[in-house]
Amino acid sequence: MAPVPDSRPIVISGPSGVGKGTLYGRLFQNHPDTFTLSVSHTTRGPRPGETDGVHYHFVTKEAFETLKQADGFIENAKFGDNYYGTSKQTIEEQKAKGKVTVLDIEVEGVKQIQAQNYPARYVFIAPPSEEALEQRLRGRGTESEESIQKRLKQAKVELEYAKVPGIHEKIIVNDDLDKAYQELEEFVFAQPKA
Ligand SMILES: Nc1ncnc2c1ncn2[C@@H]1O[C@H](COP(=O)(O)OP(=O)(O)OP(=O)(O)O)[C@@H](O)[C@H]1O
Repeated sequence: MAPVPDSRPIVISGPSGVGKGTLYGRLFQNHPDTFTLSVSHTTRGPRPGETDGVHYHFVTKEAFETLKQADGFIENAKFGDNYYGTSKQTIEEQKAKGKVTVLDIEVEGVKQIQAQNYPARYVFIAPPSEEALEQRLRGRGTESEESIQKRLKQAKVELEYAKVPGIHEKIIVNDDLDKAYQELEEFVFAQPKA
């Protein structure tokens, strides 16, 4: 496969359970030397089996704050008591290796990256319907009822944001998985518009 003609990171967003992980997982499987998932910084401690630099860059609150003050993150957020962020350096390091970083983030992160005018390409993955999304979330079997309800509520926010014109370069409806994947692949390998 030819190298990707556009080295900007690919920001993938969309409601939980829509199939983001499934789609970019295929992209990594089919093009392991071209794409890589962004490794975030976090202040939470590693869980068993998690490796520093692979699953996360585990840092102290002080180190996180210092990097934030130095404008080192393209987006960052607090979940519970912990901070998470994507550092510019992480993306630059991958770019130096010839790899394109894929970011899987929420609406708030998308807004932060756009507010900074950081060069990136935005893809939104939409469900064929809200009912289909609920079915997938339930079918995945990973969430409690409370978590499903929370994700469905957040999904409405994400779907509303996707309607704002000029935010996403590409909106892919993940109905037929093969077709959705094909659309994603075509988009990532397309020549940048002049
Ligand atoms: N086109 C599709 N048709 C039917 N089921 C699908 C399709 N795409 C993905 N799925 C299924 O939907 C479920 C959710 O997919 P996945 O875990 O990739 O979602 P996600 O958007 O990455 O969610 P999260 O943001 O919570 O990580 C999985 O069980 C997956 O196999």
